[in-house]
Amino acid sequence: MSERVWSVDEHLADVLAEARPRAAAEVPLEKAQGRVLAEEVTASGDLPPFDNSSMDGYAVRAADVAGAAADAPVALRVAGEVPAGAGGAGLPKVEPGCCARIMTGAPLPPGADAVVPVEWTDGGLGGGEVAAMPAVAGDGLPVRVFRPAAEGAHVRGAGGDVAAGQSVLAAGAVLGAPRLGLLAAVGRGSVRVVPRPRVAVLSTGSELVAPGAAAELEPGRIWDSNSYALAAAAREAGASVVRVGAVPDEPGALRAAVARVAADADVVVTSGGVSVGAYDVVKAAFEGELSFRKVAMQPGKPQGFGRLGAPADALFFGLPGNPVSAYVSFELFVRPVLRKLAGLPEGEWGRPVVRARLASEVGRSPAGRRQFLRARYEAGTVTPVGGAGSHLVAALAQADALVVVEEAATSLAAGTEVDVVLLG
Ligand SMILES: Nc1nc2c(c(=O)[nH]1)N[C@H]1C(S)=C(S)[C@@H](COP(=O)(O)OP(=O)(O)OC[C@H]3O[C@@H](n4cnc5c(N)ncnc54)[C@H](O)[C@@H]3O)O[C@H]1N2
Ligand code: MOO
Repeated sequence: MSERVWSVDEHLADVLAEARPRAAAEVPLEKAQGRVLAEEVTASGDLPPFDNSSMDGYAVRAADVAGAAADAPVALRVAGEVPAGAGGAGLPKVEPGCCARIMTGAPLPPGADAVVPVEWTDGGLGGGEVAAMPAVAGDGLPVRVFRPAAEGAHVRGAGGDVAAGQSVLAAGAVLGAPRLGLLAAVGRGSVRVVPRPRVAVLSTGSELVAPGAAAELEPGRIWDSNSYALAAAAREAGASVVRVGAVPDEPGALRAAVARVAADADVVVTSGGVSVGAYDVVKAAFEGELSFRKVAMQPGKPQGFGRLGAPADALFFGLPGNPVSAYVSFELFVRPVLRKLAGLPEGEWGRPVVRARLASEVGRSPAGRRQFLRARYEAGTVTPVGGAGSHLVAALAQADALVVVEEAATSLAAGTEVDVVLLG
């Protein structure tokens, strides 16, 4: 009997089925960036909260300046000044024949119903139109207005942006910069969001040395690159990450290292030690507790997955050790799980997939396995870079896309239309 092989789609469905969004928590606005809102937010008051000026100028009665013209200016007495922040009883009253100096954002004083920009006046200096508001209110001279302003001109009405009680953001909204600004504008200092998923990343392999930890490599050793790439990929997916360096190929040491980080993690990601070698440590340490499968893909055939037992209860991904296999596996399986845990809608779990034409042929793809080839994508054309080898980190670093070679295809001619995963 041949061993069961899972398709990419079956494995993805299985890992997603285990992922449940984190419980919502109230966080200060500074911590809410990129998070998914877990409540509907309504405005407690009007925005703007009061009628205010959109210009530096003079608050007037529109009726007073209706006949103003360059050759027939209207002179108004200056009753006072309204800087931004003024309000209540401190506001001057604008009687007929009067005006008040007003700055952008300042409340419209009682009696006024329009604002004349300072450039349409003599600024109280007794000459022609000025370019800017004079620094001081003047020596009591009237202000001459050279152009009319209709009722409501240059006035931003209370509630014109958002009315009190109005819903401003629905649960499920992703909090980017403008939405955080809106929450602050309606006075929210904290909001309920789905917290970031917490990820712990470990590398396994007795051959691994932390980059920078030695001047040069001893024979047979290599630098640990997976823990850096996977930690970065998890952060790019929106997670907070603890990167543990390399753990040697000893099941006891690995179990202890996983136990240390799993209590504070939603997801534990390891690389290496999941195939059929004599020292495949992840398999040795967790065989029987987690599932180890063959997935019909290249790279990324051996995959470990499951849920660590209590008290940790974290999801566990045992990704293959070859650097390209580990990264591609992360993109295909771990990233969607992290995005689901973060509360994002299903349409945003995976990377975008587009159709594109192959700029060059694909020579060989294994029959029955979905191949993901590193490539560069530009305007509807995709160009494979490097080769299919799952150790080729330099080509991976050149790539911004993955060409999908379907299971049935063993080669593809240049010009063939293919699915392309955009890595962003
Ligand atoms: N007889 C078989 N051998 C292999 C099979 C198979 O089906 N039968 N599958 C191959 C495939 S496909 C893959 S992928 C790898 C996966 O193996 P492991 O997950 O057990 O990974 P390791 O053996 O630990 O390492 C593989 C390779 O990657 C290098 N590596 C590991 N960790 C790191 C790291 N953190 N940074 C940089 N490089 C790393 C490691 O040195 C090895 O060269 O198995 C195939 N073999
Ligand atoms: O299928 Mo392995 O994951 O590439 O080299």
